Amino acid sequence: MRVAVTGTPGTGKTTATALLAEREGFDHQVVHLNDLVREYDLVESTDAERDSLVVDLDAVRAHLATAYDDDADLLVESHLAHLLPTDRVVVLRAHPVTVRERLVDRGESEASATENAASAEPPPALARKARENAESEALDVILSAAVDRHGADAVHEVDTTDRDPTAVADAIAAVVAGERDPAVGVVEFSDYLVGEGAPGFAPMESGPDADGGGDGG
Ligand SMILES: Nc1ncnc2c1ncn2[C@@H]1O[C@H](COP(=O)(O)OP(=O)(O)OP(=O)(O)O)[C@@H](O)[C@H]1O
Repeated sequence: MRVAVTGTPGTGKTTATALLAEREGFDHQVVHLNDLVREYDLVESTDAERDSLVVDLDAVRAHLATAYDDDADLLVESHLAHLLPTDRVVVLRAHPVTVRERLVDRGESEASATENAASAEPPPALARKARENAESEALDVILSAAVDRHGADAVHEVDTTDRDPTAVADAIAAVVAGERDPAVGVVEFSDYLVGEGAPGFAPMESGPDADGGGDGG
């Protein structure tokens, strides 16, 4: 059986599925799509502005079809995993404020591991990426796409906001084992889009109302 673990960057897909890959008794092979794309150069182009790769999904589908049997037990992890053939979809969610914080923290710790010490402010590209992903999470973009493509009966939403990675891994394992019912609409993050409703919300890029949020005043 194939299971997709998808979700906005920062919801914790890589972290939770890496725990499952090491878990004794978990017999699905974990495929981190980012690694596969880099290893086999399954890339369409480069998005210089966002410093990211545009994945060639047809090449990914073709690679998976030749590398694995149709009935192989696979757990494919990526924010694009719901766009691939799959039997079940786990959509990891996190409050948009949490998504922003996790992405900024991750980016800063990666930068400080390779370059200079992190400054007080996140670099603009990182701040922008974090903000865009938080907005996408607030708008349920990936959840909606997963439900459109696979139907609500195949989709299992898991809120990671207050769950540690082990508990998230447990929830994914329960979906794989058929021990968790499909669930869609279990979280509601639209408060983030109302501006002042977002706890800890503060624009990270210069310029007021950069997001079009609020009337000011
Ligand atoms: N359940 C969790 N609770 C708290 N922090 C977490 C949790 N899961 C992941 N994190 C932290 O959040 C950051 C983002 O996690 P991770 O890289 O796993 O997200 P992702 O969804 O795989 O992102 P991407 O799509 O960019 O690969 C990391 O710094 C990680 O340590």
